[in-house]
Amino acid sequence: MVEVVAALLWEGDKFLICQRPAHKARGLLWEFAGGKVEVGETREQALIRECREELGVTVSLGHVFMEVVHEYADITVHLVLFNGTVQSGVLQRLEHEALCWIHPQDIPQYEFCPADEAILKRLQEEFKTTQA
Ligand SMILES: Nc1nc2c([nH]c(=O)n2[C@H]2C[C@H](O)[C@@H](COP(=O)(O)OP(=O)(O)OP(=O)(O)O)O2)c(=O)[nH]1
Repeated sequence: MVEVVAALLWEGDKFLICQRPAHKARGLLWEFAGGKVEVGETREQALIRECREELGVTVSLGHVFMEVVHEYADITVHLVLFNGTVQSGVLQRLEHEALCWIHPQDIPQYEFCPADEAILKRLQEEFKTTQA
């Protein structure tokens, strides 16, 4: 099982989604910024490092929004998604095909990594609750 950490970065009522590079596994699908936890790192350290590498920013992390386990044909991932915000720096597209800030209501317009489906469903449900 591969430990993956990702960030649900909020700016007002929008959150950041990132399109995976074409040459990587699950290429061109959308995901949350993040990546694999390396040996000797805590989850938070790994996620701060990944956000610097991918986005050029320092993030401030809050509580875990959700965690999921998903079995792909190549790997099984344990994905832990943290709430967070950009603490400092200017967002740069350093590794992804594209970056986009979206409202939860825009989720159906994007094709995400299958492991993220349950997370996106919960985001949509929470958004509907706040609108009710
Ligand atoms: N970052 C991230 N990865 C995700 C998400 N959903 C999902 O299934 N994944 C999968 C895609 C990849 O198979 C794996 C993360 O690996 P990665 O390739 O992005 O990680 P990395 O940057 O550390 O990769 P590497 O080049 O060192 O292999 O988790 C998500 O929302 N965010």
